[in-house]
Amino acid sequence: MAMQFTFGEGLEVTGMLDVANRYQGGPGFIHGGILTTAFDEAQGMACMVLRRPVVTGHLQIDFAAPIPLGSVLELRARIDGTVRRKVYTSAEARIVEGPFADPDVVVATSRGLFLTVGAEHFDRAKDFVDGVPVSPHGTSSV
Ligand SMILES: CCCCCCCCCCCC(=O)SCCNC(=O)CCNC(=O)[C@H](O)C(C)(C)COP(=O)(O)OP(=O)(O)OC[C@H]1O[C@@H](n2cnc3c(N)ncnc32)[C@H](O)[C@@H]1OP(=O)(O)O
Repeated sequence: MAMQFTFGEGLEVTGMLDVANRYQGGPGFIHGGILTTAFDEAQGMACMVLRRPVVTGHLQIDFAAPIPLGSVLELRARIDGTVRRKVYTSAEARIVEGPFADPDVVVATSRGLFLTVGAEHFDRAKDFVDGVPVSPHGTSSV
């Protein structure tokens, strides 16, 4: 997914997503699965501060308002806490440009549980990365 990320103060990560026409769900609006993917990416990126690989264990999205095609979404994500391998994260989305833009209105929220994993988690699938035996892209689609 084509998102641009910046790392701010307080360990918060900001991701920007142009809501392209190919992300359409219902006519004129973003597909919920696309928005879920954007949250997954942003919250996963927030976990990078741990300097250990993580995978998503549980992700819960509240879709508070429809998000139109042509808008620009800002997702702010962070780690709220860790317990052993569990990494609790949260994020909010706001429309900051284009149709319905209002940076004071949260249009969706997410809470996610990530688990730190060892390299062996990805080693099992290394022959399938990008569908080819040896990929130059490693194990992330980002
Ligand atoms: C380089 C650039 C990168 C750039 C970064 C880019 C970010 C990209 C982000 C994308 C990330 C993805 O989409 S990842 C793809 C989607 N996710 C996956 O494929 C994960 C598939 N699931 C699994 O592999 C597994 O279930 C795991 C690893 C999540 C957990 O299995 P496990 O390792 O055996 O852990 P397990 O012992 O069961 O659980 C450990 C602790 O977590 C808790 N726990 C486990 N799962 C859950 C759950 N769903 N809900 C609640 N709690 C859970 C357990 O109760 C336990 O708590 P306690 O006993 O300790 O209290």
